[in-house]
Amino acid sequence: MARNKYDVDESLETQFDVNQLKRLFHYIKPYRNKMIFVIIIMLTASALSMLGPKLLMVVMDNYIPNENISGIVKMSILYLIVVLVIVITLRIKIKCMAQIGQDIIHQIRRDLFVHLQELPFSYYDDRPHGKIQVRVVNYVNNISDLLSNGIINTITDLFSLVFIIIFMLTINVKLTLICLCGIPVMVAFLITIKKKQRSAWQKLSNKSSNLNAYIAESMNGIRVTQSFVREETNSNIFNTLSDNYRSAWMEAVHYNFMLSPLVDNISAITTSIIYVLGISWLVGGVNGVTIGTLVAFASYISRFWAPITNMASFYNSLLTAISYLERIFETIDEPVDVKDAPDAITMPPIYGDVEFKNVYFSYEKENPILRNVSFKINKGESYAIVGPTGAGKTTIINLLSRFYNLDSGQILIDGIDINTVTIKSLRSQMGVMLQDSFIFSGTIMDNIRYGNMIATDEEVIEAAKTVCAHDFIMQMENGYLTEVNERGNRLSAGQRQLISFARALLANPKILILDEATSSIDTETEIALQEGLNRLLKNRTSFIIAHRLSTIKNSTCIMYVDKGEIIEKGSHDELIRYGGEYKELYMSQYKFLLNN
Ligand SMILES: Nc1ncnc2c1ncn2[C@@H]1O[C@H](COP(=O)(O)OP(=O)(O)OP(=O)(O)O)[C@@H](O)[C@H]1O
Repeated sequence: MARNKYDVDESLETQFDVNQLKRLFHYIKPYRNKMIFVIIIMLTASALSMLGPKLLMVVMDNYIPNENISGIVKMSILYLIVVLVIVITLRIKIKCMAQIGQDIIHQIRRDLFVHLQELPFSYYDDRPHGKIQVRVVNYVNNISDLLSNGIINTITDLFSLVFIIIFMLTINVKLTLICLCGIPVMVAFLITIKKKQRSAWQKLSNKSSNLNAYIAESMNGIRVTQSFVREETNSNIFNTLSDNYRSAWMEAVHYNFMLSPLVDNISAITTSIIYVLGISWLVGGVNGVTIGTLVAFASYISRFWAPITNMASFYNSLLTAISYLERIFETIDEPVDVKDAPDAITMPPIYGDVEFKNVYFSYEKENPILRNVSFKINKGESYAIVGPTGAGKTTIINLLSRFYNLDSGQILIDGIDINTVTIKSLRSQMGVMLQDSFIFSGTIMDNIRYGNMIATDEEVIEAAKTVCAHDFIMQMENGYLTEVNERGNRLSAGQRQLISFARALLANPKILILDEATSSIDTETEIALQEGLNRLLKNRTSFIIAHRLSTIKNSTCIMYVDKGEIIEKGSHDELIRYGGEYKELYMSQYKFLLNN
């Protein structure tokens, strides 16, 4: 999919087809026994409720004319018992279905989240995170009503309708046939509006997704927004998106709102015809119509349309749910491009030799980023990657952890192509510190331990000491147990870097990758940190990306990358002697430091 943003509707890559409804039944299947139980008790209740008008008919035609008081009392008690049973079954049904609906939703949401965790970086590069979030939270919520009540209600409504028709037939066949004439009209109407209704709901799901994406983006960028006094502009953008959502909503529900008046009209017309005919038959004494028949029939007519209306509104909810389901299943079906080969082996314990062989790579097919990158690094060596902004430094190390697939070429670790090993066994032996020092909500201890979930408190503290983070952590109100929020907003940029540095070290990696690990750290701390780091880097292969060249001077080898190609390669002294791009960069930083 092309890159998407908050004001661009997402195109649906695979249209919903009825087979996907079967997938929904896969989630429902484990609950089928419970559902059958609910259906049975609901049907019993529905059948019992049909007795009411019949009892009334007997009372009116037999007991009242004969002044049979004890018969009337018996019928009243019977009716009371019927009502009681109906109330109890309804309660059981509500409880069971709420439980089943929530269980199914939990399962779908879990599958979605598990899959999202596996999707490669490229998936997240292409769309706003708010649009992903809305699928996991809102769209799944939106199908909850369909699952918790819709299916069961429809089945019981269907049976109720059959019961009603049977009871009506037992009273008067001709009147029943008149009543049934309204159904084809309604079905024809539903079929006519189906296409428009479906596209209206799809449009609505897009608008809700756009709105959500913008809200998420605005919250993430609130500091920049307020710094640049963009609140009003942002509010205007929000208003437009919210307006689009409102219009889409009105359009979508417009079709739903047409249904109820239509049913009312059909019901009113057929009922009037039945009354006119029924009364004339009663007066003329034809077709066996009595007062009791008419009263009982009138009662059944009023019940006849209720299940039909319910089923029509279930059909509406189904169309709504389909527009959300197709998005949910689209996400679950999103291919995991970066995945283990079918015959992938477990990466043996890494020794530390790394080789890039003629690597070509692009994020987007038409825009090549790395061109013919080749280099070899031996165990324990430290390789620095330097070069201008956007040159491709981070891209190189992203490929080493297999966050993306190569266009061509090979990356070998200890002579093994990283495509042939499982991703888990590969990444678990690497310590990666990315440019974005992300902090999760929780304690500082939790955040460092993210690098190695089985590390002891002592090991966490040791890692923090190595990167000179211990002192500032101890100055916080609860030391290592101080709570930080998502993104670590209460920490300085340098403190966040030190925590993620400690996190990378705690993994005790065979290969350590540091992307701008110390860019926000003061020089004094950096010098202190360098000592600990030198000890730590011994016998470990490491890749260090840095703009501040003082931090990488001692690396075994320095690669100068520009426009996705390695331009120069050698030790600091060699590159200075060579007098190329690296020397120029080094001298410009040196002069800058002297002049300041
Ligand atoms: N996810 C992405 N999708 C598309 N293009 C990308 C993506 N990430 C980076 N790029 C592009 O790839 C090129 C190399 O980016 P990279 O992040 O590797 O540069 P860098 O040398 O690490 O830069 P810096 O020093 O600024 O961190 C840049 O032109 C960038 O625009």
